[in-house]
Amino acid sequence: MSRLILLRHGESAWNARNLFTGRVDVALTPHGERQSRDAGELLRALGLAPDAAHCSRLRRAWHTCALTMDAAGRGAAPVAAVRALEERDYGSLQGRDREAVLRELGEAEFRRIRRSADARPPGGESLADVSARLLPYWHTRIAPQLTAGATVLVVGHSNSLRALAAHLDALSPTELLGLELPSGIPLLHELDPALRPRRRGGRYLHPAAAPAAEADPERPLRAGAE
Ligand SMILES: O=C(O)[C@@H](CO)OP(=O)(O)O
Repeated sequence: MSRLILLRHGESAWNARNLFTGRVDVALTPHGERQSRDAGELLRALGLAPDAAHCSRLRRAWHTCALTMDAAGRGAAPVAAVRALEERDYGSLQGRDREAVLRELGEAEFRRIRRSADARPPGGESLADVSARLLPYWHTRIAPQLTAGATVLVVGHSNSLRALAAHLDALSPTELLGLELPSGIPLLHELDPALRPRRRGGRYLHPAAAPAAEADPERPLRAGAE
């Protein structure tokens, strides 16, 4: 059985200010750094120290990845920082205050722009665009390591990881709309030899979130909205 751990970067400076971020290269907050170390310590404690890691080239992701791998005792393991895992380009929304955009667009359109597969803000990417650049990397670089039995950590962003989770779990459009990935909490997928998840949605590895996820089978797909 292979183990894939998805980890959205820890809290960034713009998460803390509730701004659309996309490809803007902002740093982690001290809280985000702590979340990253905690994630690594948890992985080590659970016997899930990764053999290899892949992360986005944006600093909030590679910094999370480095802190997590160090804390997991795997500071010397191979790490690939790649464009394929970078956050969705949010185009004209980057740098804008979410509350202001919500007021402008109304709830339904705000949700569609953020969470549907095909909405594309001017100058930006849709989630389908993100999948198109991410999945070839998944198939050629990540999947073979998993097939060989490695425990692999993937550190990305709200939307690059939503694209990957949508592929892994074959999410319906409605499930995709509802999928929110929390910052800094590892999400474990145990995969069969064909790399299909043994449990749809995976399982959050967080001392607080895990019991809730166990109690409600739907919860792993939705846990931890920002
Ligand atoms: O601003 C962004 O880049 C992302 C993640 O913070 O936003 P959202 O959650 O709306 O996809």
